[in-house]
Amino acid sequence: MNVNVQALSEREGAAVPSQFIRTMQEQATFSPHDDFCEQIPVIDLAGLSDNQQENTITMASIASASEDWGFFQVINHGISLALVESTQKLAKEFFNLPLEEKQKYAQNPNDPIPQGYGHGSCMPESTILDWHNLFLHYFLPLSLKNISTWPHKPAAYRYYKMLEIFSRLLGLQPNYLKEEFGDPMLNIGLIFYPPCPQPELVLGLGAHSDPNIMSVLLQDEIGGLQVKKGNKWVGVAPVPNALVINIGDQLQVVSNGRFQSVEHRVVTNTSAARLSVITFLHPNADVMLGPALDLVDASHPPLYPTTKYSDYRRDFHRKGLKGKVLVKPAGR
Ligand SMILES: O=C(O)CCC(=O)C(=O)O
Ligand SMILES: [Fe+2]
Repeated sequence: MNVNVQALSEREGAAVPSQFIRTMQEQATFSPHDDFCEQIPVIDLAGLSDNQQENTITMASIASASEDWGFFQVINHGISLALVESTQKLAKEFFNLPLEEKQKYAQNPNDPIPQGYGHGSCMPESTILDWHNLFLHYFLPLSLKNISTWPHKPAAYRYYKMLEIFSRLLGLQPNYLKEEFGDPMLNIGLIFYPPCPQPELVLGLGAHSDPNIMSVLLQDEIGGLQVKKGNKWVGVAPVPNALVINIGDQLQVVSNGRFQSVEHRVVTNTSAARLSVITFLHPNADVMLGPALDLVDASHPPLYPTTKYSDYRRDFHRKGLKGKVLVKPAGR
């Protein structure tokens, strides 16, 4: 049973439906939501450091919290406030959507492992219902990670938003690129660039354009990513909390040269290591990709051949990072 508890809570003055009412014994144990217990431990994980003494103390407090309470809070856990806040904001936006939208992701109670929107009490009819709604995702094992159960709205939930934006910008149907690229592949690279005694002699990463649809880069504060603009290499400034998005070759191909996958490279420096975390969005390996037919006519002939993505990628890896070798720069 999928119960819209949110809607129930919005019915002004209405009594709680009977299926939610707890037994008298349970009601007798009620205590208000802001009645807090000060003793539940709060542990500073910064203490898990190289300092032996601090480390020992912190480990001991985790042990005793686990033994005595089975519950504790942690601070300095390493997850940024910004990430925490943006996750909370996104989740609230989802729950504030109209029911019809949320129901598109309704859990299937017959699914042995239900995912999606619903109500925690997919339980026998007689169970007293809980007063909540939820959205459930699985991430591990990877075989259970089913992106088709993830919401389309709010848009930030999915990468596909960018594909929708690109489709619209090209004057194509909003779903065009998503459909064209098929069931995508997503991979993440962590790249560490150590300092180099002679940075002028090396490249952290040779010049190339990305063979995929697009890449999203979280760079650190060091800098070193350079983009080819005309005949010049220009640096991409690190901006706190920003993500760098770059167009890949397949967007150039499908857009028939309207979008450019630009050559880029990474230079190192003598003093500071640099770390990049980069997410690559690829088309499905089996799809055939060429200029979108709607973008081709007598005055806009196709600029690129149609190629199977797995073949394109294989050639990319065979050639190595040697500039923009597979598709010529878009003509501008
Ligand atoms: O580390 C960077 O800034 C860029 C990495 C990159 O271009 C790539 O892995 O394709
Ligand atoms: Fe790249």
